[in-house]
Amino acid sequence: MPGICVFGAGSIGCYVGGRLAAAGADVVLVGRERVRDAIGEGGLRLTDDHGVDVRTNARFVLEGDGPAAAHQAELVLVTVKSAATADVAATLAPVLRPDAVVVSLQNGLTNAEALRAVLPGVTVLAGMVPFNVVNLGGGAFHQGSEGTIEVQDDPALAAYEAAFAAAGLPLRRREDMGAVLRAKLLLNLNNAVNALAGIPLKAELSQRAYRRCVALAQREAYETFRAAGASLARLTPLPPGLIPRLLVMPDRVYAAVAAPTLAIDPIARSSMWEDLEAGRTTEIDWINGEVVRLAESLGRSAPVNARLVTLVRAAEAGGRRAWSGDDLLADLRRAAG
Ligand SMILES: NC(=O)C1=CN([C@@H]2O[C@H](COP(=O)(O)OP(=O)(O)OC[C@H]3O[C@@H](n4cnc5c(N)ncnc54)[C@H](OP(=O)(O)O)[C@@H]3O)[C@@H](O)[C@H]2O)C=CC1
Ligand SMILES: CC(C)(CO)C(=O)C(=O)O
Repeated sequence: MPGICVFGAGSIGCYVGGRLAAAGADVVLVGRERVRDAIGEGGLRLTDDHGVDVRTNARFVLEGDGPAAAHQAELVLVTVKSAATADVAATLAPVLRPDAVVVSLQNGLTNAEALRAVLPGVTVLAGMVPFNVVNLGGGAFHQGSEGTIEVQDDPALAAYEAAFAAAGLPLRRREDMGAVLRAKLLLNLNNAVNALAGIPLKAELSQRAYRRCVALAQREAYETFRAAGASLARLTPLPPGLIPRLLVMPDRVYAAVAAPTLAIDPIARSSMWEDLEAGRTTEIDWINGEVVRLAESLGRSAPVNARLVTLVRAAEAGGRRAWSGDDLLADLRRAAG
Protein backbone atom coordinates (compact mmCIF):
# COMPACT_ATOMS: atom_id res chain seq x y z
CA MET A 1 0.00 0.00 0.00
CA PRO A 2 1.57 3.35 -1.01
CA GLY A 3 2.46 5.91 1.66
CA ILE A 4 0.09 8.88 1.49
CA CYS A 5 0.76 12.26 3.08
CA VAL A 6 -2.17 14.68 3.38
CA PHE A 7 -0.91 18.25 3.63
CA GLY A 8 -3.59 20.37 5.27
CA ALA A 9 -5.62 18.31 7.74
CA GLY A 10 -8.89 20.24 7.67
CA SER A 11 -12.33 19.25 6.40
CA ILE A 12 -11.27 17.70 3.09
CA GLY A 13 -7.87 16.46 4.31
CA CYS A 14 -9.24 14.68 7.39
CA TYR A 15 -12.22 13.25 5.51
CA VAL A 16 -10.39 11.95 2.43
CA GLY A 17 -7.24 11.00 4.36
CA GLY A 18 -9.31 9.40 7.11
CA ARG A 19 -11.40 7.33 4.68
CA LEU A 20 -8.18 6.14 3.02
CA ALA A 21 -6.65 5.24 6.39
CA ALA A 22 -9.82 3.44 7.50
CA ALA A 23 -9.56 1.29 4.37
CA GLY A 24 -6.01 0.28 5.25
CA ALA A 25 -3.87 2.86 3.46
CA ASP A 26 -0.72 4.12 5.16
CA VAL A 27 -1.74 7.76 5.73
CA VAL A 28 -0.18 10.61 7.66
CA LEU A 29 -2.13 13.85 8.13
CA VAL A 30 -0.17 17.09 8.44
CA GLY A 31 -2.00 19.89 10.18
CA ARG A 32 -2.53 22.27 13.05
CA GLU A 33 -2.42 21.64 16.78
CA ARG A 34 -6.07 22.64 17.26
CA VAL A 35 -7.20 19.99 14.76
CA ARG A 36 -4.97 17.35 16.37
CA ASP A 37 -6.33 18.27 19.79
CA ALA A 38 -9.92 18.14 18.57
CA ILE A 39 -9.33 14.65 17.17
CA GLY A 40 -7.71 13.67 20.47
CA GLU A 41 -7.63 10.09 21.70
CA GLY A 42 -10.95 9.23 20.10
CA GLY A 43 -9.57 9.40 16.55
CA LEU A 44 -11.44 10.47 13.45
CA ARG A 45 -15.11 9.73 12.83
CA LEU A 46 -16.19 10.01 9.19
CA THR A 47 -19.82 9.89 8.19
CA ASP A 48 -22.07 10.52 5.21
CA ASP A 49 -25.81 10.53 4.55
CA HIS A 50 -25.79 6.98 3.16
CA GLY A 51 -24.65 4.96 6.16
CA VAL A 52 -20.91 5.48 6.06
CA ASP A 53 -19.75 5.73 9.67
CA VAL A 54 -16.10 4.84 10.08
CA ARG A 55 -13.61 5.51 12.81
CA THR A 56 -9.88 5.54 12.37
CA ASN A 57 -6.72 6.58 14.12
CA ALA A 58 -4.78 8.04 11.18
CA ARG A 59 -1.32 9.30 12.14
CA PHE A 60 -1.33 13.08 12.65
CA VAL A 61 1.77 15.26 12.71
CA LEU A 62 2.08 19.01 13.19
CA GLU A 63 3.39 21.15 10.34
CA GLY A 64 6.93 21.15 11.82
CA ASP A 65 7.09 17.43 11.05
CA GLY A 66 5.45 17.90 7.66
CA PRO A 67 8.68 17.87 5.65
CA ALA A 68 9.73 14.50 7.13
CA ALA A 69 6.26 13.07 6.46
CA ALA A 70 6.25 14.36 2.87
CA HIS A 71 9.73 12.91 2.31
CA GLN A 72 8.43 9.41 3.12
CA ALA A 73 5.34 9.70 0.92
CA GLU A 74 4.72 8.36 -2.56
CA LEU A 75 1.48 10.33 -2.86
CA VAL A 76 0.93 13.81 -1.41
CA LEU A 77 -2.60 15.21 -1.31
CA VAL A 78 -2.65 18.99 -0.97
CA THR A 79 -5.77 20.05 0.93
CA VAL A 80 -4.91 23.49 2.31
CA LYS A 81 -6.93 26.54 1.30
CA SER A 82 -5.58 28.30 -1.79
CA ALA A 83 -3.85 31.09 0.16
CA ALA A 84 -1.55 28.47 1.75
CA THR A 85 -0.59 26.64 -1.47
CA ALA A 86 2.60 28.64 -2.04
CA ASP A 87 3.81 27.89 1.49
CA VAL A 88 3.10 24.18 1.08
CA ALA A 89 4.89 24.14 -2.29
CA ALA A 90 7.96 25.75 -0.69
CA THR A 91 7.87 23.15 2.10
CA LEU A 92 7.54 20.24 -0.32
CA ALA A 93 10.17 21.37 -2.86
CA PRO A 94 13.32 20.34 -0.96
CA VAL A 95 11.94 17.10 0.51
CA LEU A 96 9.76 15.32 -2.05
CA ARG A 97 11.00 12.08 -3.57
CA PRO A 98 11.59 12.52 -7.31
CA ASP A 99 8.98 9.83 -8.07
CA ALA A 100 6.35 11.35 -5.76
CA VAL A 101 2.92 12.21 -7.12
CA VAL A 102 1.19 15.34 -5.83
CA VAL A 103 -2.57 15.81 -6.23
CA SER A 104 -4.23 19.14 -5.42
CA LEU A 105 -7.74 18.52 -4.07
CA GLN A 106 -8.44 22.25 -3.89
CA ASN A 107 -10.99 24.56 -5.44
CA GLY A 108 -9.88 27.30 -7.83
CA LEU A 109 -8.15 27.14 -11.18
CA THR A 110 -4.49 27.61 -10.40
CA ASN A 111 -3.44 25.56 -7.35
CA ALA A 112 -1.92 22.66 -9.31
CA GLU A 113 -0.09 25.17 -11.53
CA ALA A 114 1.24 26.98 -8.47
CA LEU A 115 2.55 23.67 -7.07
CA ARG A 116 4.02 22.62 -10.43
CA ALA A 117 5.89 25.89 -10.75
CA VAL A 118 7.82 25.17 -7.54
CA LEU A 119 8.09 21.39 -8.00
CA PRO A 120 9.68 20.92 -11.43
CA GLY A 121 10.07 17.28 -12.41
CA VAL A 122 7.41 16.12 -9.94
CA THR A 123 4.09 14.79 -11.25
CA VAL A 124 1.53 17.32 -10.01
CA LEU A 125 -2.11 16.63 -10.88
CA ALA A 126 -5.17 18.81 -10.46
CA GLY A 127 -8.06 17.20 -8.62
CA MET A 128 -11.63 18.25 -7.84
CA VAL A 129 -13.76 17.31 -4.84
CA PRO A 130 -17.43 17.82 -5.73
CA PHE A 131 -18.89 17.09 -2.32
CA ASN A 132 -19.12 19.14 0.83
CA VAL A 133 -17.47 18.15 4.10
CA VAL A 134 -18.41 19.72 7.41
CA ASN A 135 -16.13 19.71 10.42
CA LEU A 136 -18.51 18.75 13.24
CA GLY A 137 -15.81 19.13 15.90
CA GLY A 138 -14.29 16.49 18.13
CA GLY A 139 -12.63 14.76 15.18
CA ALA A 140 -15.96 14.17 13.37
CA PHE A 141 -16.21 15.08 9.68
CA HIS A 142 -19.42 14.65 7.69
CA GLN A 143 -19.84 14.43 3.91
CA GLY A 144 -22.98 16.45 3.25
CA SER A 145 -23.48 16.12 -0.51
CA GLU A 146 -22.67 13.76 -3.35
CA GLY A 147 -20.19 13.24 -6.15
CA THR A 148 -17.05 11.49 -7.34
CA ILE A 149 -13.56 12.94 -6.95
CA GLU A 150 -12.13 13.80 -10.38
CA VAL A 151 -8.40 13.88 -11.14
CA GLN A 152 -6.35 14.88 -14.15
CA ASP A 153 -5.62 11.70 -16.08
CA ASP A 154 -2.08 10.40 -15.71
CA PRO A 155 -0.51 6.91 -15.74
CA ALA A 156 0.86 7.60 -12.23
CA LEU A 157 -2.69 7.33 -10.85
CA ALA A 158 -2.78 3.58 -11.46
CA ALA A 159 -0.80 2.90 -8.27
CA TYR A 160 -3.37 4.69 -6.09
CA GLU A 161 -6.74 3.97 -7.65
CA ALA A 162 -7.28 0.78 -5.68
CA ALA A 163 -6.69 2.57 -2.36
CA PHE A 164 -9.26 5.26 -3.21
CA ALA A 165 -11.78 2.70 -4.46
CA ALA A 166 -11.33 0.60 -1.29
CA ALA A 167 -11.99 3.76 0.74
CA GLY A 168 -15.32 4.26 -1.07
CA LEU A 169 -13.93 7.34 -2.85
CA PRO A 170 -13.14 6.05 -6.35
CA LEU A 171 -11.29 8.47 -8.62
CA ARG A 172 -12.66 9.50 -12.00
CA ARG A 173 -9.85 10.29 -14.42
CA ARG A 174 -10.38 13.32 -16.64
CA GLU A 175 -8.52 14.42 -19.72
CA ASP A 176 -10.29 17.80 -19.67
CA MET A 177 -9.36 18.84 -16.14
CA GLY A 178 -9.19 22.55 -17.01
CA ALA A 179 -12.84 22.37 -18.10
CA VAL A 180 -13.70 20.46 -14.90
CA LEU A 181 -12.03 23.09 -12.68
CA ARG A 182 -13.78 25.91 -14.53
CA ALA A 183 -17.17 24.19 -14.16
CA LYS A 184 -16.50 23.64 -10.44
CA LEU A 185 -15.52 27.30 -10.14
CA LEU A 186 -18.93 28.23 -11.54
CA LEU A 187 -20.59 26.17 -8.79
CA ASN A 188 -18.24 27.68 -6.20
CA LEU A 189 -19.51 31.17 -7.07
CA ASN A 190 -22.23 30.24 -4.60
CA ASN A 191 -19.60 30.08 -1.83
CA ALA A 192 -19.46 33.87 -1.53
CA VAL A 193 -23.26 34.17 -1.49
CA ASN A 194 -23.47 31.43 1.12
CA ALA A 195 -20.75 33.02 3.24
CA LEU A 196 -22.50 36.42 3.10
CA ALA A 197 -25.87 34.82 3.84
CA GLY A 198 -24.42 33.14 6.91
CA ILE A 199 -26.87 30.23 6.80
CA PRO A 200 -26.51 26.57 5.72
CA LEU A 201 -26.34 25.81 1.99
CA LYS A 202 -29.72 24.08 1.90
CA ALA A 203 -31.49 26.98 3.61
CA GLU A 204 -29.72 29.52 1.39
CA LEU A 205 -30.45 27.67 -1.86
CA SER A 206 -34.09 27.25 -0.90
CA GLN A 207 -34.49 31.06 -1.16
CA ARG A 208 -34.97 32.50 -4.62
CA ALA A 209 -33.30 35.85 -3.85
CA TYR A 210 -30.02 34.15 -2.93
CA ARG A 211 -30.27 31.87 -5.97
CA ARG A 212 -30.77 34.95 -8.15
CA CYS A 213 -27.52 36.34 -6.73
CA VAL A 214 -25.73 33.12 -7.67
CA ALA A 215 -27.33 33.17 -11.11
CA LEU A 216 -26.06 36.71 -11.73
CA ALA A 217 -22.51 35.69 -10.79
CA GLN A 218 -22.69 32.46 -12.82
CA ARG A 219 -24.06 34.13 -15.98
CA GLU A 220 -21.29 36.68 -15.85
CA ALA A 221 -18.63 34.01 -15.33
CA TYR A 222 -20.07 31.78 -18.05
CA GLU A 223 -20.02 34.64 -20.57
CA THR A 224 -16.47 35.50 -19.53
CA PHE A 225 -15.25 31.93 -20.07
CA ARG A 226 -17.03 31.81 -23.42
CA ALA A 227 -15.41 35.06 -24.48
CA ALA A 228 -12.05 33.53 -23.57
CA GLY A 229 -12.86 30.41 -25.62
CA ALA A 230 -12.55 28.30 -22.44
CA SER A 231 -14.80 25.24 -22.28
CA LEU A 232 -16.68 24.04 -19.21
CA ALA A 233 -17.28 20.40 -18.31
CA ARG A 234 -20.75 19.17 -17.41
CA LEU A 235 -20.65 18.22 -13.72
CA THR A 236 -24.39 18.37 -13.05
CA PRO A 237 -27.51 17.02 -14.78
CA LEU A 238 -27.92 20.45 -16.39
CA PRO A 239 -25.08 21.85 -18.52
CA PRO A 240 -23.32 24.82 -16.85
CA GLY A 241 -24.89 27.45 -19.12
CA LEU A 242 -28.41 26.38 -18.11
CA ILE A 243 -27.94 26.27 -14.35
CA PRO A 244 -28.79 30.01 -13.90
CA ARG A 245 -32.15 29.37 -15.58
CA LEU A 246 -32.97 26.77 -12.95
CA LEU A 247 -31.67 28.97 -10.13
CA VAL A 248 -34.04 31.83 -10.92
CA MET A 249 -37.15 29.64 -10.89
CA PRO A 250 -39.71 30.16 -8.09
CA ASP A 251 -38.91 28.22 -4.91
CA ARG A 252 -41.49 25.49 -5.48
CA VAL A 253 -40.35 24.81 -9.04
CA TYR A 254 -36.70 24.84 -7.98
CA ALA A 255 -37.40 22.43 -5.12
CA ALA A 256 -39.29 20.04 -7.38
CA VAL A 257 -36.67 20.04 -10.13
CA ALA A 258 -33.44 20.36 -8.14
CA ALA A 259 -34.19 18.47 -4.93
CA PRO A 260 -34.00 14.96 -6.40
CA THR A 261 -30.56 15.62 -7.87
CA LEU A 262 -29.20 18.08 -5.33
CA ALA A 263 -29.24 16.28 -2.01
CA ILE A 264 -27.54 18.56 0.52
CA ASP A 265 -27.41 17.81 4.20
CA PRO A 266 -29.24 20.58 6.15
CA ILE A 267 -26.09 21.34 8.19
CA ALA A 268 -23.71 21.67 5.21
CA ARG A 269 -22.08 25.09 4.74
CA SER A 270 -19.64 26.34 2.13
CA SER A 271 -15.91 26.25 2.86
CA MET A 272 -15.93 30.06 2.47
CA TRP A 273 -18.47 30.41 5.26
CA GLU A 274 -16.19 28.28 7.45
CA ASP A 275 -13.30 30.66 6.71
CA LEU A 276 -15.31 33.77 7.57
CA GLU A 277 -16.55 32.13 10.72
CA ALA A 278 -13.01 31.21 11.77
CA GLY A 279 -11.69 34.69 10.95
CA ARG A 280 -9.44 33.33 8.16
CA THR A 281 -8.67 34.80 4.75
CA THR A 282 -11.15 33.28 2.31
CA GLU A 283 -10.56 31.89 -1.20
CA ILE A 284 -12.51 34.78 -2.77
CA ASP A 285 -9.48 35.83 -4.87
CA TRP A 286 -9.13 32.28 -6.22
CA ILE A 287 -12.83 31.93 -7.09
CA ASN A 288 -14.75 35.13 -7.96
CA GLY A 289 -11.42 36.94 -8.32
CA GLU A 290 -10.48 34.60 -11.19
CA VAL A 291 -13.56 35.73 -13.12
CA VAL A 292 -12.75 39.38 -12.53
CA ARG A 293 -9.12 38.99 -13.68
CA LEU A 294 -10.07 36.95 -16.75
CA ALA A 295 -12.68 39.53 -17.74
CA GLU A 296 -10.14 42.33 -17.35
CA SER A 297 -7.59 40.46 -19.44
CA LEU A 298 -10.20 40.34 -22.21
CA GLY A 299 -11.00 44.06 -21.94
CA ARG A 300 -14.35 43.20 -20.34
CA SER A 301 -15.68 43.67 -16.83
CA ALA A 302 -17.32 41.34 -14.32
CA PRO A 303 -19.06 43.77 -11.94
CA VAL A 304 -21.14 41.21 -10.05
CA ASN A 305 -18.16 39.03 -9.20
CA ALA A 306 -16.08 42.13 -8.47
CA ARG A 307 -18.75 43.28 -6.03
CA LEU A 308 -18.81 39.86 -4.34
CA VAL A 309 -15.02 40.08 -3.95
CA THR A 310 -15.44 43.50 -2.32
CA LEU A 311 -18.21 42.32 0.01
CA VAL A 312 -16.37 39.20 1.12
CA ARG A 313 -13.16 41.17 1.69
CA ALA A 314 -15.19 43.59 3.80
CA ALA A 315 -16.67 40.68 5.75
CA GLU A 316 -13.15 39.27 6.28
CA ALA A 317 -12.24 42.64 7.80
CA GLY A 318 -15.20 42.49 10.20
CA GLY A 319 -17.76 44.19 7.94
CA ARG A 320 -21.32 43.22 7.17
CA ARG A 321 -22.36 39.56 7.26
CA ALA A 322 -25.77 37.88 7.50
CA TRP A 323 -27.06 39.58 4.34
CA SER A 324 -30.69 38.89 3.51
CA GLY A 325 -31.29 37.58 0.01
CA ASP A 326 -33.20 40.72 -0.99
CA ASP A 327 -30.48 43.09 0.25
CA LEU A 328 -27.70 41.15 -1.45
CA LEU A 329 -29.64 40.88 -4.69
CA ALA A 330 -30.37 44.63 -4.71
CA ASP A 331 -26.70 45.37 -4.07
CA LEU A 332 -25.48 43.06 -6.85
CA ARG A 333 -28.07 44.42 -9.29
CA ARG A 334 -26.84 47.94 -8.57
CA ALA A 335 -23.27 46.77 -9.24
CA ALA A 336 -24.37 45.15 -12.50
CA GLY A 337 -25.84 48.52 -13.55
N1 LIG B 1 -14.84 22.01 2.81
C1 LIG B 1 -15.47 21.57 1.72
O1 LIG B 1 -16.59 21.11 1.79
C2 LIG B 1 -14.79 21.63 0.40
C3 LIG B 1 -13.57 22.23 0.22
N2 LIG B 1 -12.97 22.19 -1.00
C4 LIG B 1 -11.66 22.82 -1.20
O2 LIG B 1 -10.69 22.01 -0.55
C5 LIG B 1 -9.62 22.83 -0.07
C6 LIG B 1 -9.47 22.60 1.42
O3 LIG B 1 -10.66 23.09 2.03
P1 LIG B 1 -11.06 22.71 3.52
O4 LIG B 1 -10.71 21.31 3.81
O5 LIG B 1 -12.45 23.18 3.70
O6 LIG B 1 -10.06 23.67 4.32
P2 LIG B 1 -9.75 23.70 5.88
O7 LIG B 1 -9.44 25.11 6.22
O8 LIG B 1 -10.81 22.99 6.63
O9 LIG B 1 -8.43 22.82 6.00
C7 LIG B 1 -7.15 23.23 5.65
C8 LIG B 1 -6.27 23.01 6.88
O10 LIG B 1 -4.91 23.13 6.47
C9 LIG B 1 -4.23 23.86 7.50
N3 LIG B 1 -2.99 24.41 6.96
C10 LIG B 1 -2.75 25.59 6.37
N4 LIG B 1 -1.44 25.69 6.03
C11 LIG B 1 -0.86 24.54 6.41
C12 LIG B 1 0.48 24.05 6.33
N5 LIG B 1 1.45 24.76 5.78
N6 LIG B 1 0.72 22.82 6.84
C13 LIG B 1 -0.25 22.09 7.40
N7 LIG B 1 -1.53 22.50 7.52
C14 LIG B 1 -1.83 23.72 7.02
C15 LIG B 1 -5.25 24.91 7.87
O11 LIG B 1 -4.90 25.55 9.08
P3 LIG B 1 -5.22 27.14 9.27
O12 LIG B 1 -6.70 27.27 9.22
O13 LIG B 1 -4.62 27.44 10.60
O14 LIG B 1 -4.56 27.86 8.14
C16 LIG B 1 -6.51 24.06 7.97
O15 LIG B 1 -6.59 23.42 9.22
C17 LIG B 1 -9.99 24.28 -0.45
O16 LIG B 1 -9.41 24.63 -1.67
C18 LIG B 1 -11.52 24.20 -0.59
O17 LIG B 1 -12.04 25.19 -1.46
C19 LIG B 1 -13.52 21.53 -2.07
C20 LIG B 1 -14.72 20.91 -1.94
C21 LIG B 1 -15.49 20.96 -0.73
C1 LIG C 1 -18.92 21.41 -2.14
C2 LIG C 1 -18.95 22.90 -2.36
C3 LIG C 1 -19.45 23.20 -3.77
C4 LIG C 1 -20.00 23.50 -1.49
O1 LIG C 1 -19.86 23.17 -0.20
C5 LIG C 1 -17.58 23.45 -2.18
O2 LIG C 1 -16.76 23.21 -3.02
C6 LIG C 1 -17.12 24.30 -1.05
O3 LIG C 1 -17.79 24.40 -0.02
O4 LIG C 1 -16.04 24.89 -1.21
